[in-house]
Amino acid sequence: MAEAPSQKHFPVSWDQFHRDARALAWRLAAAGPFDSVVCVTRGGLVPAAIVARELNVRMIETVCVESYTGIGRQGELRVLKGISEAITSGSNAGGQGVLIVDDLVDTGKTARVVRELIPKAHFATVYAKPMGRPLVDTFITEVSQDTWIFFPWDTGLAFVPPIHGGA
Ligand SMILES: O=P(O)(O)OC[C@H]1O[C@H](OP(=O)(O)OP(=O)(O)O)[C@H](O)[C@@H]1O
Ligand code: HPA
Ligand SMILES: [Mg+2]
Repeated sequence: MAEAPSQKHFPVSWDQFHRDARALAWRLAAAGPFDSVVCVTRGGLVPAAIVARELNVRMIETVCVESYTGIGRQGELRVLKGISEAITSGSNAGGQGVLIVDDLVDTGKTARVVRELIPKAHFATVYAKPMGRPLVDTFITEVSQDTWIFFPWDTGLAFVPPIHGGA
């Protein structure tokens, strides 16, 4: 995907994100139990911390993926670090009993690649867009495909011009 036509903005505050990640944990509590959490860096690190705390999961792994280079600009997807065999060995073979957490699914490209690494794992995101939704087992809020979600770690307080256009 070269340049995505993201016309709508969906800003999320820390407070809102915490509430939504906790709502995800409530939903996942019914889908578990999970032996470990694999977070998709970097965006998955924040919800993974919240979910792991709520579900009392202490075994945390990362899968490091690079994909987007700016708002709506998706480049070549690269897996910089895979998943340790310690997470998928024995009764967890194939990802059984493993929970993958990411902040959102958009086109589904990242989720597809991570799922291939551990196909039996449960994939959870806080937000989902229609194209990626079929790849996620559990999510909380769906936004339209032409919406760009602005996360609190990517934003700060700034002046907003009034609707009437003047100063
Ligand atoms: O469904 P997709 O179209 O693949 O997009 C979703 C992925 O894109 C974002 O990560 P990004 O590549 O921006 O890296 P980051 O998590 O380090 O910000 C987001 O955190 C998801 O991992
Ligand atoms: O809507 C989004 N917001 C932030 N990062 C993203 N990466 C893919 N889609 C998005
Ligand atoms: Mg990401």
